[in-house]
Amino acid sequence: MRDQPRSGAVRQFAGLVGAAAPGVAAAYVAVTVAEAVVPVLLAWLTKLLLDRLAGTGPITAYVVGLAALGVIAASLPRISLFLSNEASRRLSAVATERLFAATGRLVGLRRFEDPAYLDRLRVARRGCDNAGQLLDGVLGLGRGVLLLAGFIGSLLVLSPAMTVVLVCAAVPMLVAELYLARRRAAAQIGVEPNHRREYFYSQLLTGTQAAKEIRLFGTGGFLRTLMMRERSTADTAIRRMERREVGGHTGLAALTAVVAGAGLIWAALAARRGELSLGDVSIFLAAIASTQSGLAMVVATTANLHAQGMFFAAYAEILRTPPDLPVPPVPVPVPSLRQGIRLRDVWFRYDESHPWVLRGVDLLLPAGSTVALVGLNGSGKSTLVKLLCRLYDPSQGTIGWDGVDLRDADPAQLRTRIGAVFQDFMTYDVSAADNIALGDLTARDDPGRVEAAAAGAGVHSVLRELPRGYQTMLTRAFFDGDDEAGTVLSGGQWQRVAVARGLLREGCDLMILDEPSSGLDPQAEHELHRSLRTARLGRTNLLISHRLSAVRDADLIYVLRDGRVAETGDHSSLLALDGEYARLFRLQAAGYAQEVGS
Ligand SMILES: Nc1ncnc2c1ncn2[C@@H]1O[C@H](COP(=O)(O)OP(=O)(O)OP(=O)(O)O)[C@@H](O)[C@H]1O
Repeated sequence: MRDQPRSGAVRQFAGLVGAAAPGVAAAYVAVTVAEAVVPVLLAWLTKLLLDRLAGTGPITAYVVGLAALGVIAASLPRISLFLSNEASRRLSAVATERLFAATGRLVGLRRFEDPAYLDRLRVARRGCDNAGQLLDGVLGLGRGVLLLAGFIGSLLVLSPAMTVVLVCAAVPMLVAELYLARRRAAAQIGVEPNHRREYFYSQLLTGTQAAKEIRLFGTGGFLRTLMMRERSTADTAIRRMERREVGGHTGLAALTAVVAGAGLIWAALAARRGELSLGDVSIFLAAIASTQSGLAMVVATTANLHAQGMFFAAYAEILRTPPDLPVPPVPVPVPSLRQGIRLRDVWFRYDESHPWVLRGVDLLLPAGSTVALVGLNGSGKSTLVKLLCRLYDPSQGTIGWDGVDLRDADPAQLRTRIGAVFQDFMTYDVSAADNIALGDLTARDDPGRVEAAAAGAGVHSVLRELPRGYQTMLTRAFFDGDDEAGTVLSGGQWQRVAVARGLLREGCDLMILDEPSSGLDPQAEHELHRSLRTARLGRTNLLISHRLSAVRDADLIYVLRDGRVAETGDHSSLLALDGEYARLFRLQAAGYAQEVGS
């Protein structure tokens, strides 16, 4: 079972190299082989030259050969570094693109609310950034093995016993380094949740959104302490791991020095006894130094490979993550809405550990009508909207769109039929025009449509008067020294921009308006609802609002209480029923009447 993800990651990596940098990787392999072979050739040529110098015969070929190899040896590291950097850039770019494409394929919201998935995603991003290091590791290992084979072969000719000692000394090194590398990678992955929380606090402390409250309530110091606590927890874990590494590495260095010293003494004594020539001693010294550095390289790259492999495995795992919502291989097309949307006995909770939010909701949104959903805070209105957009599937029960169960539909196709203004709408740091066009990208080349949507949301004159009109950036984040580069809108103006974004989908079958006017002044609210009433004609609308005066014109009003439909009817029948709706409506109306009467 454990081998399956590993082989999946290996296949994934091979595929990535093949797709992102086949030519560069091939050149990198060639240079790596040369880097392994050239030192062995240099050592043998040096030995042959020294032996010739001690005897007789021409030496020109050796000298020229040595000089040529010297030039090659000197230039290889630079070429290798360039190829490594280039491969790293290309691998990282393609891996990052694939990672974001994979997260984009998650059509629902569930995974993005799962902290374990978010931590895995952070590790996977590291896997993307370090994909080049993984290639360096694989090639470094290959180079080390080749170099070792060359020098161990040379050593074997001179001293089989010494060769055995050297190789045996490497085994504990390899085991210890692998153990340390596994601990290092596990420690780095283990502190990811701390880094995620530290990042969250740092964003709070430096972002504009929380700046007012932090200053007014004086919570900056408190949040800074929480941030630093996360940092300190992560640092402590990493320090503990590094301390263990220091001890391990010191022991390994001592073992290496002892083996090298013993080899040196043996070679000197053997030369004195005339058993080794000067050339033999030179290649022996080169072999012992290179074997040790080769072994160290193999050990270090294996260890590093192990750590990088763990990061890359997280990346491969994210790419293999199954869809969060099952999409049938042949989805049923979602038709243009003719009859209506029916919820039958819909139950929903966000997680097994959470309480039920919807407990058997039955309701109908007849095609072409305006349906309102009202209820106290937390009664499940926005949750119901998320189910209608198939951002989640109901835990039980069905949602039928003209009889098509949304579970059988492709969420992407379903969503082309829906326009929405969400309660927690987005404010994008882009131009005013793009802020609206993001509702339907085909409108980016059609300023007329963007302006018509803005007019419908009552924000056209505001945007037209901005320093650069619709091209003004709705942010100061990209300030480039030009005073007119960006601007900041008020809360209500932002809400109107969000409404315009929703209205851009004029051809949609279902328009969802979740508290579209909560931040608007009374006149703007009045105008918005008048304009929405005109736009609504012929379309199915779902309106959620706590201001009951805004929903009184709806054809049908559902009152949600404790996750169930408590009352249904139009405004007058609900008033006549004298239940929850009538109570809330009178409460709001009384507030206004008091003010008017006083
Ligand atoms: N992503 C989530 N994960 C877990 N629980 C959630 C999530 N979103 C909402 N809830 C819970 O579901 C319940 C219903 O929330 P929902 O936002 O649907 O209510 P609402 O009727 O729209 O409320 P409001 O009038 O305040 O906007 C609440 O108890 C809330 O805590």
